[in-house]
Amino acid sequence: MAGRIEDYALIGDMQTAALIGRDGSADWLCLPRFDSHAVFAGLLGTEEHGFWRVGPAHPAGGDPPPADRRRYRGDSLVLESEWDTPRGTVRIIDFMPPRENHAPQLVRIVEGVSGRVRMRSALRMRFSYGWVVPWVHKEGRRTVAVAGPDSVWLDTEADTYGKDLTTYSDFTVGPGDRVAFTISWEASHRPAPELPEPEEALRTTEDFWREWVETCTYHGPYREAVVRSLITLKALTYAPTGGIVAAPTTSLPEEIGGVRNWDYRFTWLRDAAITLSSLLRTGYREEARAWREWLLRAVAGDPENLQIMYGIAGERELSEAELSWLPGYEGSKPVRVGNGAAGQLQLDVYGEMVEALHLGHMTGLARNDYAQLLQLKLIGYLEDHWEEKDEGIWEVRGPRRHFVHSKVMAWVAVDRTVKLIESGDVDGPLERWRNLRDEIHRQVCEKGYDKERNTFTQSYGSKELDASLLLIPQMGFLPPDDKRVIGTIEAIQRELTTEDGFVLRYPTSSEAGADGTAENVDGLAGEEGAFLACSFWLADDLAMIGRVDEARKLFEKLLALRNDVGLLAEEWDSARQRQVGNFPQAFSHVPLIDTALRLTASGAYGV
Ligand SMILES: OC[C@H]1O[C@H](O[C@H]2O[C@H](CO)[C@@H](O)[C@H](O)[C@H]2O)[C@H](O)[C@@H](O)[C@@H]1O
Repeated sequence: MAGRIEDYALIGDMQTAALIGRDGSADWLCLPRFDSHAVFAGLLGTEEHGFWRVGPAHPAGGDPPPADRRRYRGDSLVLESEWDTPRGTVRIIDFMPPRENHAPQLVRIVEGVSGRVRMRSALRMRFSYGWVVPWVHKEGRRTVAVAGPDSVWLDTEADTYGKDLTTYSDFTVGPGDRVAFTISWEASHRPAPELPEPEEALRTTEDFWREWVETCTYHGPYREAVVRSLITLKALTYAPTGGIVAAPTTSLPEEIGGVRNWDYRFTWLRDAAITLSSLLRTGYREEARAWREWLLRAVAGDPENLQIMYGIAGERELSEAELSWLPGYEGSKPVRVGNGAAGQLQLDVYGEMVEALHLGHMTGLARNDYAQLLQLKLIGYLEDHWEEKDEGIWEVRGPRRHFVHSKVMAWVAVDRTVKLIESGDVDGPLERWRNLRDEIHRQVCEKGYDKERNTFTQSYGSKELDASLLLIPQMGFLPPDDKRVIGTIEAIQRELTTEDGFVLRYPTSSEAGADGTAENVDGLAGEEGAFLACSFWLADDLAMIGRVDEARKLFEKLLALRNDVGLLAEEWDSARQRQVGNFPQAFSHVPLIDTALRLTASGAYGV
């Protein structure tokens, strides 16, 4: 039943988010937090797993057709979908008001534009990701669904009726008519949530986003794409704690029908750190400060116990489980909740965290002694562990390796800390860490570089390439004009790009191990799409080595992959010409912003 991934638009209240299809169906919503159980899980199954569709009533009783037009209202997260029907035009305004002291709400206002259009709302709530059919009853005009810890309340002035375990409303709108529907969540043991005020909520929601966007300091040629990406990143931020989810979904597949289905509703140190850097570069200091506070709380304790990811409030227990009753998006099984990568060793996260703290320092974010103490402790940990094998940036589920990118990022962590000590802001073992920095650099250049092919490699001694190597010049490990950097960029262009010019993370086909047996580096079956972040990194590198026209063309091709409301998933399936992976994905929108800033600075646009 679910549409293509790019058929969805995001609305959210910075504590959770919903995906609304072009057909007016809300097919994904977790309440009350991003990582709570879904009330609508139709995205990963069928209508039986929960949805809420509002749209023109089909004369023959079928589902509404896709909307003819969709857009966000200005620079906001308020979605407008419009249908032209034989009887007239109708608009639906969908949004989630940022929470203050009220319950989480999803508001849908139906507005007649012209003619008289017959409409239908069909609401099927299924708690626990489509597993539990709640008990639904009326309390006055309110409809309430209750099961276990959850209650969801439907409020509307339209008449409702129940049929086939679904709550319906059939009504007609003419020009200027507005009929509002609101669902609110409340813990089932608590009193009913207050009656919503949808029109007032619409005003405050639009005001909130307009004011938030005013802070943006980027006014270049890609402003529309940058602002939409920033709004998306803000929507993925869990306001009470400052934690940032990698995406609001679980198990949207990296390969349609495949097993590469992961839960992204957590805060990865890596993803959050790069998000923070983009926010800082575009003027959003408050979010950066809040994330730094989140980080200090989450990682508090012995650096030996640091995890690469946490729950949005800093939770450590993220055990991975499979939801057997869900058939998966277009049959992509298993559907997973929790994420086993939480227990991995990924040495690159030290570099990404320190880089984000360093940028905060450089851009004048108020000094925080604990942040500096944390930075010193992280380097103390790296001193003892940087020579270990790890699972790396891609969180492979195959054997640990000496991933070159991990070592480069270890170098970044030490380099930025040496600079911090040199600035006189903190004390630390300067000479020892300068030597450590040199030692890491020497080892990477010796063991991670293939002289014959003039390219860095995925791991020490391997012949494989890896798109994370594109970060070498961006991190300042080597200058862009170094022949080894140029060789690596060209090798990746030759060997890791799809026919339509986008970049794969690494080859997913098997390579022969030392013992002659075939071994897939990520330990997983199947293949995956081009990784959008890596494709943006290639555009960055091309700009850095002076091939700015090529960089701009690639960037603009990437912009063209965004859906009609400017959103990107994690990957692009070139064969099917479809977005794949969790959606929308911070790790795609962050490099979009970064590349836009780089191209703008280099004057490479509009050539
Ligand atoms: O490819 C296998 C791994 O895929 C996921 O990780 C990816 O998403 C993360 C969040 O955006 C990102 O930080 C990481 O670089 C990506 O590889 C998944 O979360 C892992 O469990 C899985 O092993």
